[in-house]
Amino acid sequence: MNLTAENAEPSLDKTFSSADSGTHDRSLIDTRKRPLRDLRISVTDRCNFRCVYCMPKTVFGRDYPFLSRNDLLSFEEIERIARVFVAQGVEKIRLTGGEPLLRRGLEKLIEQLARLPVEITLTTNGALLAKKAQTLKEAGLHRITVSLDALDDVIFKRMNDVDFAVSDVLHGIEAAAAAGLPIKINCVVKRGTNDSQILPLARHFRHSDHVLRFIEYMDVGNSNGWRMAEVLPSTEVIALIQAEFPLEAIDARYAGEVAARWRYLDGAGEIGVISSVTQAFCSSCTRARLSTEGKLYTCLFAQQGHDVRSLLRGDKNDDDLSRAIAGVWRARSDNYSEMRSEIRTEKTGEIAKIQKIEMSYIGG
Ligand SMILES: Nc1nc2c(ncn2[C@@H]2O[C@H](COP(=O)(O)OP(=O)(O)OP(=O)(O)O)[C@@H](O)[C@H]2O)c(=O)[nH]1
Ligand SMILES: C[S@@+](CC[C@H](N)C(=O)[O-])C[C@H]1O[C@@H](n2cnc3c(N)ncnc32)[C@H](O)[C@@H]1O
Ligand code: SF4
Ligand code: SF4
Repeated sequence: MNLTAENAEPSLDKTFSSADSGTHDRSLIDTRKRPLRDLRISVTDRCNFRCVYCMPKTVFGRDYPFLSRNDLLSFEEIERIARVFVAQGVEKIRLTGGEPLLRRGLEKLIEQLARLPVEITLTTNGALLAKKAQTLKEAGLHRITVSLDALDDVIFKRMNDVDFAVSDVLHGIEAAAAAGLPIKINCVVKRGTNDSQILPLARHFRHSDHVLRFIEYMDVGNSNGWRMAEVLPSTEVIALIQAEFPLEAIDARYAGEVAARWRYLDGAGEIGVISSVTQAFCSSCTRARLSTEGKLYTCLFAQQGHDVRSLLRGDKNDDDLSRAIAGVWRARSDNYSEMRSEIRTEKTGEIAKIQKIEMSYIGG
């Protein structure tokens, strides 16, 4: 990753003047030969949790500089840009945030997006899911991912710093299952904070049909005070579970899947590990990200986004939007996770101070 180039203000307008033929090109390839397949849309930067690895209270207190309503992309704008992305090859759209269930009328957006020939999925902290699961399913949501970092309320509080209880999230998961939504459970593992929960979570979700995935704690944003010492490598997670429940590795479901899949040998289901720190998967990264205020990011760790909102609110037509997206994707060379070890300072092991977008703006 060229940090200097990333620091420069990107101009989407420039891409209109490039000799770009691909208006509806379904095989957009970046400079590392990676296709565009996956669009993640952050629908709000607000959240009812204050997870210590994402949006810690201790850094800014409760006064995060949230966007105003007019800054957010409207549902019509999101639907329009999503349609353009789908024409460019996107096969999966994930709604995220912030906490997406806080966006008022979200089911209307899902209804609009579900008309597109793509899979629609959503990542949520689950606290409001018990109330909303059935409506989300009826609106056309295909599946759901629920974050859950602990089964023990004290540890849950330590990770998520919120007054909800584990039972609220578990009820949300039950409601999603009752509504017929396929479910994945995401657990961020922070060494020394919730690693004691790996086995209880594994035991709890065996035989449930829900795929539990453990995620290495990442250095996203600038506020979580990330240290390598708090990353528990996925190899250790697998070894821990393997000692109680024998596992075998299984093939990825699709090219570029971020989770490595394992199945219980006794037939109790599967789990996954997402090793973004210790085994970077940038070489197969097919994901574009649209932030809450309509900036297009080609990497979770990007320092700058490309302003799509001003194009949507200006006089550009869909072909112009297509060309702009194509230009950004073709120029893409991101590989932050592969470069992470090079930008960690030798002395402290910490990440050099570069300005990165917060996870709650860009979504996970
Ligand atoms: N570094 C990095 N981490 C990622 C990327 N995509 C996902 N992750 C991490 O993996 C976590 C889980 O990803 P999900 O949002 O569940 O997406 P997914 O695994 O692609 O979803 P599926 O469609 O269910 O396979 C995210 O919250 C991030 O922590 C990526 O492109 N780069
Ligand atoms: C930013 S959240 C947004 C959606 C929703 N609020 C939730 O928590 O599921 C999306 C995902 O990012 C993950 N995430 C946030 N910060 C992370 C970090 N520092 N390292 C790894 N994953 C992280 C969360 O665990 C969650 O699964
Ligand atoms: S991980 Fe999700 S729930 Fe936790 S603070 Fe970030 S956006 Fe909110
Ligand atoms: S670090 Fe950036 S390029 Fe690498 S996998 Fe994550 S989002 Fe993709």
